[in-house]
Amino acid sequence: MTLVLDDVVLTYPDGDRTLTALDKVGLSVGAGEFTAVVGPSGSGKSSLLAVAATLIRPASGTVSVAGREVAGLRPAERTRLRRDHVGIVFQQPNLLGSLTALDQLTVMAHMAGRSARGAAARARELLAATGLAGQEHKRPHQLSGGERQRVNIARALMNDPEVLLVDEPTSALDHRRGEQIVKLLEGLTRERRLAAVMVTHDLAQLTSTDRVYSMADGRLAEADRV
Ligand SMILES: Nc1ncnc2c1ncn2[C@@H]1O[C@H](COP(=O)(O)OP(=O)(O)OP(=O)(O)O)[C@@H](O)[C@H]1O
Repeated sequence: MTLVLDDVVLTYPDGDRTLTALDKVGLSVGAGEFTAVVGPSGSGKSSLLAVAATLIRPASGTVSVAGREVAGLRPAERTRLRRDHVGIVFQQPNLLGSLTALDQLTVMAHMAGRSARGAAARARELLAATGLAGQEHKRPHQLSGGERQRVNIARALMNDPEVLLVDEPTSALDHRRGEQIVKLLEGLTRERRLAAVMVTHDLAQLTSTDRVYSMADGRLAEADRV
């Protein structure tokens, strides 16, 4: 399994009490598997993604990413694990306003210390794979909301991750564009053998996924398909 969470507990301080955001959560996602997590606001979905992304350390339980257990890693090793093995697609694309689509991607490789020529070729390949061939030199304001989300997805794949974590990718899009984005994520997950977890509110998008989990009050349970 490429991403494994076992018995994960995450708490936040809440006045003089503690709030349990993740309550003994277990989740295993293999290569090429597209998993969805649904649940109401405040149920712990973003916390789950943050723990899986190694951005937050749980109070207890284990997290393993691409075969490496996170708890024993030093901060710099954890950062490297995240950079090299985890792609994160945030809800809002957070693209840099002055950069072209191509540069939004190549800057990732630059930060990872990779060669500029290899980066440009990979960026072009990923923009084509996400349906943006011919749009490489456009800046965010010249792209539609759906196209910006495609750049966001392509950027998350720039460092060739094994794990892809996606937070509400369709919330800013109409139904048809949202459907196209989820289909794109499904195709990329299969072709590139990603272990993908998508948090969504949109139950109509679940037909493309292999497994659906529901989250309530920090507890995760496998759900029947709707
Ligand atoms: N940094 C924080 N400090 C304290 N409490 C937090 C923090 N982040 C989240 N929480 C609380 O933890 C619980 C789970 O929040 P989380 O954001 O993971 O849920 P969610 O399902 O992603 O919600 P949404 O769909 O609204 O983003 C909520 O009660 C939230 O208020």
